[in-house]
Amino acid sequence: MEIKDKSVKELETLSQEIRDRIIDVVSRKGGHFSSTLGAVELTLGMHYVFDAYSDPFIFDVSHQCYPHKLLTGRWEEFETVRQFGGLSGFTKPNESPADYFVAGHSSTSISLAVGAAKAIALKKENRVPIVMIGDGSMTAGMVYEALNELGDIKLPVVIILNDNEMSIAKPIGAISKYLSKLLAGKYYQGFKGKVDKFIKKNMPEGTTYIAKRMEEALKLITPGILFEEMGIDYIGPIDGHDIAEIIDTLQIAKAMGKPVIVHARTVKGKGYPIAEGQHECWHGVGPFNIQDGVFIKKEAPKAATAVFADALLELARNHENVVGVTAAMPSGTGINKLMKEFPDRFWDVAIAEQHAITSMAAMAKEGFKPFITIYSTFLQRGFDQIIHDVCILNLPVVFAMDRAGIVGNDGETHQGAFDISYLRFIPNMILFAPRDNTTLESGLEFAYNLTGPCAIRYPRGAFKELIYPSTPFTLGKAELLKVGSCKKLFIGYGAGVSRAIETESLHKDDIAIFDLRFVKPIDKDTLVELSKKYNDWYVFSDSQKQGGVASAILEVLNEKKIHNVDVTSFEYNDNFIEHGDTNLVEESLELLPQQLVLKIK
Ligand SMILES: Cc1ncc(C[n+]2csc(CCOP(=O)(O)OP(=O)(O)O)c2C)c(N)n1
Ligand SMILES: CC(=O)[C@@H](O)[C@H](O)COP(=O)(O)O
Ligand SMILES: [Mg+2]
Repeated sequence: MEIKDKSVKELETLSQEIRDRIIDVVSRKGGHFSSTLGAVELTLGMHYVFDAYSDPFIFDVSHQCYPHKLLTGRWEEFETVRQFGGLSGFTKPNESPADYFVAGHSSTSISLAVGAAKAIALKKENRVPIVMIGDGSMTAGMVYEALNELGDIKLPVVIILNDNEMSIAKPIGAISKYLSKLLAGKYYQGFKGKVDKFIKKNMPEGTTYIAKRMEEALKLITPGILFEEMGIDYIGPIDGHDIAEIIDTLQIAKAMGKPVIVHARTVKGKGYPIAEGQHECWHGVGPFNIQDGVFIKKEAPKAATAVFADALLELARNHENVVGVTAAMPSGTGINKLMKEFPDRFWDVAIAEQHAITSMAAMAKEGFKPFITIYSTFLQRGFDQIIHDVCILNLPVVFAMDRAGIVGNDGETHQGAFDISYLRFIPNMILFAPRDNTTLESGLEFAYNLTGPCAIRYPRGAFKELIYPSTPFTLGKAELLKVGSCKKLFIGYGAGVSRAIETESLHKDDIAIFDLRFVKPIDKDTLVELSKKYNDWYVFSDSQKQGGVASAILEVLNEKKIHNVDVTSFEYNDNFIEHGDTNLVEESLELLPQQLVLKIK
């Protein structure tokens, strides 16, 4: 039955069926959990009042889009969510026309809505963009760029602010505090109605003048003053789990024909009591036991993130000028450990990568040693700040890029594929990569002693244990791990070193293995020396081919006029890399050692 024909009771039944489906699948397959459970009724309201096949449905980050997918013909296929070859865990237009845009990085939704609204106005169409954005995503500057223009051009856009008072972790900053204050306030449209009734009933005739004045005054104290002053009407807070109230409010908002924010209070994890409330661990989950909420842990070696966090903790204990930030990923980056022990030196600055970088640049100028810990993919948000605020002044900032390489189930929007390419051409930047846990630890010590900017990259999950002992870093120096008795040379970078070692072990020849260690400054002299003995080089790195490690090597060969060397890159081709279990994705890209060995001449 069409959603629009259902009664509230039937919609409430449907919301339970949606929750049951999400809990069943995510408990077995993993995925984004508590965000999506909290968005069920709001999503139903969107589908009741708007048309997903005409009005642009725009979910911010879109990690909370599972109910939307279940309501748009993907109920059965939801079994495959985030699996290789299956549904994406985020909205994806090529999956369904009901998915208006791709998402995964936060705070793009209102800009998308503004663009869509302009196009709709120009085409004189009767469609209204409807946005769902979380309170955490409201802490990124891009949102205010969009609201600034929207409040000016006043095109019809309805924005549902899904406020569960949580980002991944507890929300940070003044915006979050302001929004929470609003939630504590009375329901605005109800409150305003009560005031009107009171005036009519108790105040003598002719007091409408006073009522009007009161309305003005009310506007002054209206909770949504921040938005109203920007030219965006504010309605709320409403109960984001009360379907009737949601439908009424969205109908009012849609009818207003102008920009409106509907501030909805929701509970993150709603409907699965163990996950309800402010629990960071239920944001993104692996499989768990539904009965008791116990996560089904697979035995895994120590993750690079944990090695990084412990090593940085040591460094911070030994050097009080060490400071650091995360942009709303405290546990994902391990910075939560540092924030706990050094709350006045390590901060979560909310979803604000640009601000994280520039504010830490100032701390570097003041003599501190900042560790800016941001996933490779999210660091893309601060590209100009890296150039403009860190590298031009050659400031001693460390970029700790977690999730470098293929990240797995998050897919295209989250792969850490581009950092070498987008950082290598920036003057003063030093790029290096550890090959295992021990070199990651020593890499932080090395980074601490650098006097300029550097970026260190490490993978999601664990490094492979290597048979070669670790050695400390020397600026611009690579390391020959193993000589070979043939003309081939395997050059590894970062986690690519273990891939080179594994591939060599599968090959019949005795092949030299070389850890490049620095892609900038690259070890030109050693490469020139090696070209005299080896002339068939293979490059192993978890990075984009374009502008990546093999590109850097080819630049050296060209500069040194060396023409007897053939270079083959086993980096990523010029495509976006889909989601799925990392091993399956790498197999699809023919990057597994057993596949690479067949490509060695
Ligand atoms: C630019 C960027 N930085 C960080 C992230 C990681 N991230 C994903 S969801 C999220 C929190 C979003 O909180 P909120 O908008 O309140 O949504 P909720 O999960 O509470 O529904 C963060 C920080 C991201 N997706 N994009
Ligand atoms: C939606 C989002 O951007 C984050 O939740 C991200 O999925 C976290 O990635 P990790 O699971 O690698 O920490
Ligand atoms: Mg939230």
